[in-house]
Amino acid sequence: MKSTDIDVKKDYEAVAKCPHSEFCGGCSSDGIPYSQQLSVKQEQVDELISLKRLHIDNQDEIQAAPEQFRYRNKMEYTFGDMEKGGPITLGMHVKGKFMSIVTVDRCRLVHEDFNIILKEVLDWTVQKGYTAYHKKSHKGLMRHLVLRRGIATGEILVNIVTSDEEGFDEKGFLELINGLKLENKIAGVLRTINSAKADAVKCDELRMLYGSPYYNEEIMGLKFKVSAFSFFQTNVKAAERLYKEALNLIDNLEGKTVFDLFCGTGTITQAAALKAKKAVGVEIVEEAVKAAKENAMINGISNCEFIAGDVFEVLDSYSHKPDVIIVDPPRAGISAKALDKILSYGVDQIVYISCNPRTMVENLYYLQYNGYRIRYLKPFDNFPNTKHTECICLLERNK
Ligand SMILES: C[S@@+](CC[C@H](N)C(=O)[O-])C[C@H]1O[C@@H](n2cnc3c(N)ncnc32)[C@H](O)[C@@H]1O
Repeated sequence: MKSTDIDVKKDYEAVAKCPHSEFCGGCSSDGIPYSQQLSVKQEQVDELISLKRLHIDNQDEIQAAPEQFRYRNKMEYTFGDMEKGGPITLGMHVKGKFMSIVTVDRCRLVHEDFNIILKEVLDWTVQKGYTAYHKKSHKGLMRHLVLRRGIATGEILVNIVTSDEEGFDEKGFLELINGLKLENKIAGVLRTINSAKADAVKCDELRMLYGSPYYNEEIMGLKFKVSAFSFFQTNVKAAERLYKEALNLIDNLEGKTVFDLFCGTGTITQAAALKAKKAVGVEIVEEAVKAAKENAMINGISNCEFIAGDVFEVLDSYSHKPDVIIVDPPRAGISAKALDKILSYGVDQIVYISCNPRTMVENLYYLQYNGYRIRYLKPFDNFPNTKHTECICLLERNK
């Protein structure tokens, strides 16, 4: 579907404001008709391209997301309060306020089951008289509620994160979750004990209260076991479409060695390995590499290799050469020394996947200056109602 295909119902829904929009900063385009959100994102990409004077042979219009709402498969809610000493809340940070948390039990980006679980867990917390962990005093029991959902399987993983203070009723929490009337099924209930001071979900001890430590997911025809802390695409349907289109940009993978740089849990690496002679994924987060290896085994894919480490350092010491390179860097883009390393291979085709058009145009400029032609570019709106835009791009070496 192209931006011009947006249906009227979607536009109408977008104009109705989210009940949390006054405080929650999650949806920066809340209330703006979807067709307009797409136009703005398209214009932003066009402007960045023109500022850098990039020459692009073919450009497609922005791809609308498969779903405008209810697409997020993961939420990390925080316990806190709106005002100092006020009633306990569970949800997201209030726009521009580091210490305040707004309860978001009617969020439209998540499945309704997430809203039900959030609300019930908060009510239960109040009944129990538990306190929220306080970022400054480092006192209090309840820290986060992390919910994850398999879109293909409808499995939910519930992870309650507490401090190491005593008194948490694990049995009561499990009874609460198992007693909920949900559309999806609970795959596992976990308790993470985190005594670290930083305001992030860290794990000192992981306690299995029920079921499995992971949920099952399917993407690109591949199976994935996603555990409590491993990275996974937050909008699976949109990511799947983007990855398929990105892989289709490559002429022919047969008999070729592909490098998938910044590979995360290796979705693209495995999909490429199905067609190529060999696929090599490089990723800095060791747990993601571990998950990628396990998932490749589950899928019976043996012609892929995953290497943990910084892209530049890994490539600098790795003797094999690629025929094709795929990059999907973080928002900061690719460093100059890693780009030089990529250029040194002189491959015919590079596919660039970006979650930040601003750094993408900088990297494309450098690649263009150093002998590559930008053959194709297409933006994707994988995160409707937010400010994020993704892009795919094909570069070919000048002959
Ligand atoms: C946009 S994500 C890519 C997701 C991936 N395509 C997938 O399917 O899971 C970017 C990834 O780059 C990794 N990363 C960031 N800096 C890196 C570096 N210097 N070297 C290697 N990987 C890095 C991040 O940990 C993250 O997993």
